[in-house]
Amino acid sequence: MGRAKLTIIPPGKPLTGRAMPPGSKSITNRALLLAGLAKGTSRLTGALKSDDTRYMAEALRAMGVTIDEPDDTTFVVKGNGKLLPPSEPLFLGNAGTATRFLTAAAALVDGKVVVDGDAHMRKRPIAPLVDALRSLGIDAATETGCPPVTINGTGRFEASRVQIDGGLSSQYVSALLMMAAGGDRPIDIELLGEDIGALGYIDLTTAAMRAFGAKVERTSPVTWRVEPTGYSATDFLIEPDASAATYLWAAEVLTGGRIDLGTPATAFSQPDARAYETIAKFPHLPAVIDGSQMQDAVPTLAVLAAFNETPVRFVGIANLRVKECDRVRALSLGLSQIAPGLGTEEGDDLIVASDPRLAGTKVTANIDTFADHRIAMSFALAGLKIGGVTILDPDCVAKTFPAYWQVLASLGVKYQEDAG
Ligand SMILES: O=C(O)C1=C[C@@H](OP(=O)(O)O)[C@@H](O)[C@H](O)C1
Ligand SMILES: C=C(OP(=O)(O)O)C(=O)O
Repeated sequence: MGRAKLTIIPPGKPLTGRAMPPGSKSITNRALLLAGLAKGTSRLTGALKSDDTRYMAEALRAMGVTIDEPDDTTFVVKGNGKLLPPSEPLFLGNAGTATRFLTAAAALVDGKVVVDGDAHMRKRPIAPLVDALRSLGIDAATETGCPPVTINGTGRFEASRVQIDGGLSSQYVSALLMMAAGGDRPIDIELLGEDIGALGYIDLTTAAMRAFGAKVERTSPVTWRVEPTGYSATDFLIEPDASAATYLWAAEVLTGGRIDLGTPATAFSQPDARAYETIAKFPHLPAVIDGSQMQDAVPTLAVLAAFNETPVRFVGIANLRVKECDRVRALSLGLSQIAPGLGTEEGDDLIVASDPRLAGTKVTANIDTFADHRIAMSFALAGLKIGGVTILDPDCVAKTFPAYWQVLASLGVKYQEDAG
């Protein structure tokens, strides 16, 4: 059981020091899967160890992959070149990457796989991915359009082209891409619809696939061809998590401090790294911020925007409503706890009223995190400037950044803990 709440005591001074974000969740879960599909031993270093990556590793172990963990940031993965049917449903908590990636990878298993998650995951849509698998002739079914999903795979496909709408989640596209290299023929994967959340995540996927020996080519702006090469075991270095970095970048500008992350913003290949440029403009953030290509950074930017000189409207964030929680709602509710009207919704846009005079005040704000790590981590930033910001269920940060509270503490942040 985690703690009930944590109140942040504003440090009243610039945050200065060295603080490294953990390994990238997105890259760790891609690498774990690809190493698990390969034959041979892969050493993944710089990896994230958190709820999301533990769920992925446990699921792979349940499918016959041997995974050793010699230290806090390394996985040594021994794959057989084939995943075996697990004896029980795969329980993946609220890990979107693990759930989506394994739903598609299950098509490569000879036998039945049930992919399931917690109550939150059971509300996150997966029907577009299940429909795409069915169009390849794979026996896959969901009763609710969300997990659980039952897949009876054979490793063989009946078509060589699949269409997928990535509007709700780019993870569907990544899932199909990674699965396709393990199939029995070249597959063309075509995007349907206009929007895709963060195309950068697709680039992350194809880069990881190539590192594990796959042949994947972008044949048009909306089509990828994947050859049936399978994967080769390899040693793979995982970069730090760019979404986790956004909290440290924001803490730096909010407090006027200097935090050395050990990695320059330009060195990240993940989409959220582009948030750095925006954060660096604080307290003169743009009037409109398009969050579509840096979605997981939006909670960070929205809380930062509360202290901006002028109001900020966030657009392109409709699919934040189907993340760990409805993040547009959670942000407007949390901001309004700090000051009535500070955050409002207009359709799927979030408008942050902004008031630099909030800094130095004291409020009574109990922030409902809805068990969402990013809501907890972003509202902690408000607590650096305002007294009385209390984060409910603070240990939900374990999803992607288990050491978050200790990392802030190492920079001089203090808390008032209360189990009640
Ligand atoms: O592919 C990935 O690693 C991710 C893609 C994004 O999700 P969607 O594609 O569901 O928008 C992002 O929000 C998530 O944290 C990680
Ligand atoms: C949306 C997120 O996670 P996922 O979809 O991987 O559960 C996130 O980490 O912000």
